[in-house]
Amino acid sequence: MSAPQVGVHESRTDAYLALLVNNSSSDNNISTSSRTVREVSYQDWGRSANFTRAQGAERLDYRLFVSDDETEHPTAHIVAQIGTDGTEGVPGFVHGGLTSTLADTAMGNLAWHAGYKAFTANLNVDFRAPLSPPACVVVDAKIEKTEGRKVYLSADVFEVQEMQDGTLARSNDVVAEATSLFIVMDKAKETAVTTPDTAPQNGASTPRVTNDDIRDHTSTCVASVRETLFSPGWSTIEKDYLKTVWAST
Ligand SMILES: CCCCCCCCCCCCCCCC(=O)SCCNC(=O)CCNC(=O)[C@H](O)C(C)(C)COP(=O)(O)OP(=O)(O)OC[C@H]1O[C@@H](n2cnc3c(N)ncnc32)[C@H](O)[C@@H]1OP(=O)(O)O
Repeated sequence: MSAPQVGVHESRTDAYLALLVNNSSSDNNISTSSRTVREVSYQDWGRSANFTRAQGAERLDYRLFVSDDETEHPTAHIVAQIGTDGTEGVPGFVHGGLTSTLADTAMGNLAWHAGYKAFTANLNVDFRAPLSPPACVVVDAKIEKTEGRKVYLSADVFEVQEMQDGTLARSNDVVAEATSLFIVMDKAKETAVTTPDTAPQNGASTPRVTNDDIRDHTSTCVASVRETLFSPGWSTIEKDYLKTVWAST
């Protein structure tokens, strides 16, 4: 397979995947050294308004894979393109919350696809190296152990880098290491949660909240918080305040 050439603005996700895809396979399975993993389409989730899928490719685009073999220790993998639009925390660097979200997403999906209808109860992330957008990362998630309703998982995030010859390779240096505890829903409380497959289908479409609704609601919320919490002398942070701080560091 010839190595894909990648420009700065092209999707490294697809280019990196092209390096991994097993050409003999008719669908988008990828092979790792130890197992074959199957791509999970977002469409498979049915009814879901997913946070990580809401902003489009300019901000974040990713592909998700889970191992199909029913071993005791399945894995999940994300290959993600982090864009430049709304992805920064410290200027010039990817927000740690985004990196954490990708790790949480890989671990959460792994838990669900392994049959655990579970919620994140605890998430720990060690950030080992900064990332600058645009960036392409790979997340490897695995189940460490289970104890009753508790599912312990871990995820490592690696950057995919462009080599001098234009090929893409996964760095061996970890960007972030995450561990988590997911708790399987209590049977007694499960009926209160609607999964995509069991969401009520009463014929009526769910009313969607528009951006205008959110803006209106935010204004009302801010106004009431100001009245009850803000001291009269307080002012809002000047727009350029952070720029000034940044320039002086
Ligand atoms: C074909 C269809 C495909 C569908 C495909 C779907 C795809 C789906 C993709 C999902 C991808 C999601 C990726 C993002 C995942 C989120 O974002 S989940 C959202 C964020 N998390 C939450 O909202 C959870 C909020 N917290 C809660 O609801 C509750 O605290 C929990 C976690 C459910 C636990 O409550 P609970 O069931 O009442 O648990 P409780 O009985 O108190 O405790 C059980 C045990 O856990 C321990 N425990 C509980 N919390 C903690 C904690 N934080 N730390 C340590 N121990 C704890 C307790 O000590 C207890 O231990 P034991 O005494 O049994 O030894």
